[in-house]
Amino acid sequence: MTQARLMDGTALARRIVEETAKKAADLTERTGSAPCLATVLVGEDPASVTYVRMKQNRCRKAGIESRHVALPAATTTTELVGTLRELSANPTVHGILLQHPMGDHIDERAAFEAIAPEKDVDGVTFASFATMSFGLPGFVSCTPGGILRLLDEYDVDPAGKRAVVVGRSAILGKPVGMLLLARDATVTYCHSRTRDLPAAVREADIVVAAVGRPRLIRGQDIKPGAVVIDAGYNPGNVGDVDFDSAVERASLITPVPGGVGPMTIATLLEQTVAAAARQLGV
Ligand SMILES: Nc1nc2c(c(=O)[nH]1)N[C@@H](CN(C=O)c1ccc(C(=O)N[C@@H](CCC(=O)O)C(=O)O)cc1)CN2
Repeated sequence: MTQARLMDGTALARRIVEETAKKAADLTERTGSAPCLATVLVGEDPASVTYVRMKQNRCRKAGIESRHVALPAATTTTELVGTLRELSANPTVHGILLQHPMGDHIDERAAFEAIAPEKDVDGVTFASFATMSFGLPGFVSCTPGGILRLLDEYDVDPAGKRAVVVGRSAILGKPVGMLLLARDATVTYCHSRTRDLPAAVREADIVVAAVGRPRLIRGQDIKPGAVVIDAGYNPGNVGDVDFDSAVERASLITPVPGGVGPMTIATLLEQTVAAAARQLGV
């Protein structure tokens, strides 16, 4: 049995960021304003601090200004909503990123909905979910959008394929399933109440693992020749797929690190520049 080909998210993300940097420079020259992303972080969860820092660094390299708002862990929903509304009303901010998770005491939906749809470059509002679900132009959730770009890059057409999405989170599982459905895949969502997960996975031509459980999906349950997308972020850079066994069965597989992760940030930057261009009238 031959081993799966790796889907190189690092290389594709680098190309997207290079293109985005050119667009950002052009926009800055034409308008005198650089695209600006506001990042908002509630609390100091170490992983979230790292991800936000990665986003800021990549923004800087791409010529995108980033403005950071660090809020204490005890911030209330009302306070957070107030901050997001202020950023939404600020004409010098073109995109808003509210880092997830933000603490159990926060009404996450209320917070996401406080982001103006035209600044929702992370694709987390109901408005973005609706356009995404109908396959219409608009902002996509960054990881799901990045996954679809990877599939396109490797000539995987979801149409007619059986796609199994493991996980149903608002920023990952649900939207990636809707994007695949909009591209004519037959989509099954699996989650904590799914009775026989291995049986569902065995049916899949495309598996998207997005549940946050280290090595949950095992090679023995992968249909030979399937495309395996590992969107799991677990401590120690471990994915949701048992890579060593899955690589023996799949035709294409994303590594962790170097697969879906870099695509998340590339999509965020690309959408920030697109949002700025629209707001600056270019
Ligand atoms: N508001 C959001 N919150 C979260 C999102 C999101 O898209 N929007 N996604 C995840 C985490 N995340 C970004 O926030 C993220 C995770 C991992 C990576 C990444 O590039 N990982 C690298 C490895 C990094 C390392 O070496 O430490 C990789 O996979 O190659 C980017 C973004 C949760 N929250």
